[in-house]
Amino acid sequence: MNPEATGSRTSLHRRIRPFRTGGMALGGVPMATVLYLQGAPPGSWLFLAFTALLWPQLAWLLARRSADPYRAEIRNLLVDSALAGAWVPLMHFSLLPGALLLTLTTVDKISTGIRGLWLRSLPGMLLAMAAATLVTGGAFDPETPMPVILACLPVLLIHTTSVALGSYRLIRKVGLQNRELDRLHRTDSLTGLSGRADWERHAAELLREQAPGGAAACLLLIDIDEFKRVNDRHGHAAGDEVLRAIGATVGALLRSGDRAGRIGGDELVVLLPSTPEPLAIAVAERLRSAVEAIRLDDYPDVRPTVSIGVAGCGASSTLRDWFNAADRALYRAKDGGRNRVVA
Ligand SMILES: Nc1nc2c(ncn2[C@@H]2O[C@H](COP(=O)(O)OP(=O)(O)OP(=O)(O)O)[C@@H](O)[C@H]2O)c(=O)[nH]1
Repeated sequence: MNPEATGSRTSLHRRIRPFRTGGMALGGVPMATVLYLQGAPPGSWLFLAFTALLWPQLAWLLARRSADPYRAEIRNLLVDSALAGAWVPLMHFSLLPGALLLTLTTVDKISTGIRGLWLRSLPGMLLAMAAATLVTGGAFDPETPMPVILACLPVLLIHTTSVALGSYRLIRKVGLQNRELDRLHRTDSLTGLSGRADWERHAAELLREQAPGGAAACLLLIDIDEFKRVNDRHGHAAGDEVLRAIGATVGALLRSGDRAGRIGGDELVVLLPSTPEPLAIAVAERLRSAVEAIRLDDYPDVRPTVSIGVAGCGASSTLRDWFNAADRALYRAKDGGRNRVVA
């Protein structure tokens, strides 16, 4: 799991709780097997009950009642490592469960996503290991009998699988969030059309790929007529509503290969690939009359119209030239009385 990356700091202890409860209980199985084979004294069994059953509940209570649950949970995680360290000598350095315990507690620290936590856990782990070695008088029996190997298997399989599942979920979540960020970056939030940068990149690409002799692409530059007056008379919210409605109308009328964008306050653009100018003019005329028919439920007095400049890319070597040609046509449309298409 990656508690820091998957949620807020305040819920770290809540997210770790099931993993600690399950992990300690599962880890208790090989420990109990070793103690049984060693004929361990009651004190070791009591310590096992504390580690495997009591500590997870105590850790939860300590974090929950703390004024700073996140810091309390970090302390709990360090205690987890110290407990694992103490259990290595208590199991007389039985090789497989000892190595498993130290590795898994360290992996748990790394997968919290908290920078350097695993390093911070090492001194406590080593100190607890030294103290427990003194208690056991340095008893050393590294051989791992078959029953202990078998008892290690569930914790090995379940822990590894759950860490892999956690990473899988995290990677998917990050992937989805990246896609969403990319979409937000490319889209104009008000109209749902392409944003300026995305649209310009697409237009420049189209211009570069324009096949010599092929049907030229056309550019429609659309400007809302007297939009300032809509804002001044009915408020900015009404202006936004007009922009949204025109954006939806433009988006709905285009073919799948066409690309519409909003490049400024009340200016929209449409790219029509492989479209002869007469056809582009017809598309623009259809857009113009569709906008003229827009009625807004909340602002029945608002009757938006648009002026549209049309330019084929044939004579333009740069996007700027192409855009200027459409802008000149738009200027003539405005000059000619607005609510019209000029090529
Ligand atoms: N509601 C709203 N208004 C905006 C937004 N962006 C720009 N505007 C307004 O759009 C208006 C554009 O006005 P002008 O460029 O002067 O042009 P116009 O009033 O449309 O006049 P003509 O283009 O000559 O027909 C300005 O009042 C801007 O404040 C926006 O996101 N929402």
